[in-house]
Amino acid sequence: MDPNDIITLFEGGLQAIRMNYYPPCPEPELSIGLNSHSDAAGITILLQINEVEGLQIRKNGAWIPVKPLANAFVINIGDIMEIVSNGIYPSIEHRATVNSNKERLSIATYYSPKLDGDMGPAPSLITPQTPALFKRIGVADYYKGFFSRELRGRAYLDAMRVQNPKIQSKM
Ligand SMILES: O=C(O)CCC(=O)C(=O)O
Ligand SMILES: [Fe+2]
Repeated sequence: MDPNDIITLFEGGLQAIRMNYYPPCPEPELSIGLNSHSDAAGITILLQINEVEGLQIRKNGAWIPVKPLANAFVINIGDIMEIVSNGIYPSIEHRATVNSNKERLSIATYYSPKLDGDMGPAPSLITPQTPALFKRIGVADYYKGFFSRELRGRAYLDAMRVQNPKIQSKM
């Protein structure tokens, strides 16, 4: 990838922070802390603050716990990274469960392109053999769409896909 594609996109970009508080739940199997989703941003840096288990990633269809490590960050690849890398770096589906007797806290910071630009697969990655797999869209419109839907797996990323990418074979 031409590094300028990333610089152009993320220069002057946006950093958001979210703090999550999951109270204890007497019947954790009937409840979910945070529904399954992939993060909309480019990358996420996450801290599981009080080292209580709850974060899970989906791998080959199974939910795998991500055990909190003291003073360690979790890095998530988000949907924008999947789009910009034209599918080379897939975003990770994850969710957070709750515990019956322990509260849980996490803090996530998301790195995004600037809101007044647009984003799509990096032009330097698009060739006749590797056509764009995702649409180009204004970043503000992308987030408006994301926040107007419920969190549900990678459904929003799927909505960004080009329906029939045209692969041209080499002569
Ligand atoms: O609480 C967690 O460990 C996950 C939080 C999360 O996925 C998010 O805030 O996007
Ligand atoms: Fe997340």
